[in-house]
Amino acid sequence: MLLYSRLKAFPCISSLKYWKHSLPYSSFAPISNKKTTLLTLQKKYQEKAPISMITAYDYPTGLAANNSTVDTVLVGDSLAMTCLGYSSTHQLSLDTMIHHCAAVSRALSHPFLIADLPFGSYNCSNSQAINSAIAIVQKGQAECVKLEGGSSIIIERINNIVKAAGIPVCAHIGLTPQYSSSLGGFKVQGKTLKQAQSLFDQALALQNAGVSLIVLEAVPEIVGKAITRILEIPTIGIGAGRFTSGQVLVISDIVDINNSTAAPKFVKKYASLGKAYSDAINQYAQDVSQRIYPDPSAHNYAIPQKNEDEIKDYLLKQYLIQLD
Ligand SMILES: Nc1nc(=O)c2c([nH]1)NC[C@@H]1CN(c3ccc(C(=O)N[C@@H](CCC(=O)O)C(=O)O)cc3)CN21
Ligand SMILES: CC(C)C(=O)C(=O)O
Ligand SMILES: [Mg+2]
Repeated sequence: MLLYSRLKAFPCISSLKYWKHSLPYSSFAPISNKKTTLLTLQKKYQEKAPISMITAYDYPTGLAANNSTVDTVLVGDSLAMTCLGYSSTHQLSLDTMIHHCAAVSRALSHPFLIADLPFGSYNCSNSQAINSAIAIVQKGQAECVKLEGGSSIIIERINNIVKAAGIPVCAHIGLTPQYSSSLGGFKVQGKTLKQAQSLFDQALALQNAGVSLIVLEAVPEIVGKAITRILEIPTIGIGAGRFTSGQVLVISDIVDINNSTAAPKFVKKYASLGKAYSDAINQYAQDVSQRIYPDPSAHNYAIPQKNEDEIKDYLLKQYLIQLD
């Protein structure tokens, strides 16, 4: 606060960032100076205020999220599909996740940062899970890691991460894309009593294992509502109805950056960036082909007439080239 008021008193340096680090290539000012922590999220949950979460995969998207009031940012392994063009989340490596997470983290000052542990980075052993979680926190600057599943083996992995490394964990049940082969695709989960019961059991076991949050993906509203009632930790829904403690969506879907033809049913589209993006590239390409860009009055480096004359003289003498 003191630093901020001092900067305001000196307009010449007021363009300096007054928060934890300066942001190259950005004039976005942070919308909030208050860092969102796990405690902030728990407080929101207790006050029954909805928690908002959005995915981000790169620095520009991190900046946009940081310039919003969103509570938490998830570097989801959906980045494999939405950002890297793979056909599933299975192809994403831990190193690639860390690379993207670190880029997002450099843009954030206030949202709470969660990262997915990719497929294969926690399945083999407890020590692999701990090592992967530590690497994402250490090199990717994540504050919390998310693991898919609620089986006894996954519970054991989560227990290890929470207890051995003290890293907060977000669970993820329902439609878990990393298990899509055994689920038979990206299918809605928990439609029968038996399936719903299994989700209730998993949710409770995950809470007992010490997870801080739980993502519920693609389940009927009644199941999202029930799990939220049963648990004493926040639930974050994606296609889980209105009654979860918060909501998460994939950034690429809400801004439609990929001009998607088939988005999941739960997606709400807030912008058409894919179209805006290709329109901009098209206009530029046309400007180039019609010699409209560059415009000499705006895009050129001017030099004194004397220097220009000297260069012209030299060209004429040395190369017999006459410019205009
Ligand atoms: N762009 C994108 N958005 C996502 O939300 C997302 C990804 N990618 N990739 C990883 C997972 C996969 N997700 C998906 C993908 C498809 C459906 C889907 O089409 N569901 C059908 C119902 C299918 C059924 O149960 O028969 C739907 O109509 O919503 C749902 C979630 C969510 N995640
Ligand atoms: C959709 C969210 C929950 C996710 O896991 C992802 O984006 O990878
Ligand atoms: Mg994911």
